[in-house]
Amino acid sequence: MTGELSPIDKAKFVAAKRAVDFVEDGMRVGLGTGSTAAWMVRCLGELVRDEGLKIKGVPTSTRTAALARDVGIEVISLDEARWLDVTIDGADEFDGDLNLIKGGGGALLQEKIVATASDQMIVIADVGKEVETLGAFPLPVEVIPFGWQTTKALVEEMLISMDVLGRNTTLRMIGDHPFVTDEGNHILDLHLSRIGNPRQVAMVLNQVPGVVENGLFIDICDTVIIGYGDGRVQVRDINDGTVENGRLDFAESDNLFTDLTE
Ligand SMILES: O=C(CO)[C@H](O)[C@H](O)COP(=O)(O)O
Repeated sequence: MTGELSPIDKAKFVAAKRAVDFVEDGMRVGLGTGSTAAWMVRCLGELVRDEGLKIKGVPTSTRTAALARDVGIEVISLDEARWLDVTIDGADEFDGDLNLIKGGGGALLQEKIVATASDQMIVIADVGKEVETLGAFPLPVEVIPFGWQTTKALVEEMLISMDVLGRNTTLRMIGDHPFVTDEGNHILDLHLSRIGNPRQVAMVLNQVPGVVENGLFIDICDTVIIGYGDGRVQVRDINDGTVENGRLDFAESDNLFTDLTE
């Protein structure tokens, strides 16, 4: 069964599988969005179903909410939870300080709110997401639909003044229509040169009227779990500086793989 997964999916899976070890009975858990986070939600569902794990999940998108319910996780809102023990989510890029670019799946607003409301944020990622300097992945910025072209012009002006505008800024589209987030907003994807000063860029972007939130997650992530296609997993914690290396035995997970790929 494992043979049916590509190396990148195996890498995502092993990171997700290791991450659910951090979830304990009674926890309120932020559930991220994206293909890596979806593996994590399925792994948590296995634990709920087979081992009676009792958790409450706060999803970061309607997609994740539907999947969580599907696999038997009790779903509550952030307002019901108020504060979370841990959030586990994917990322589009992470650097050595565990600063992130997120929002490739368009869920950055809820993801940032949920991660910020958590004692711990764990990012799960395949090794290809690690970068020296953020910015190769286009930076998603959520903007309200009203006057979005003016907002885009103001954002570009700001990026030029900070010397980080690389090519251009594009409105994310789905076919012929602008992508619409769960909050009814649009996404601008900023094609930048490398972001040497992500903290400053994140702060300044949010000053532009019409910008709701940007996909730079600065000082939010505590732990990254990096998966490799051969089953190796590395856990790095930014707070205590620990690095743990391990390996997931695919054979032991065959049942899980069988379930997940059906
Ligand atoms: O930020 C996100 C969604 O808004 C995702 O976590 C990010 O895009 C990574 O996705 P994937 O795990 O599919 O590579």
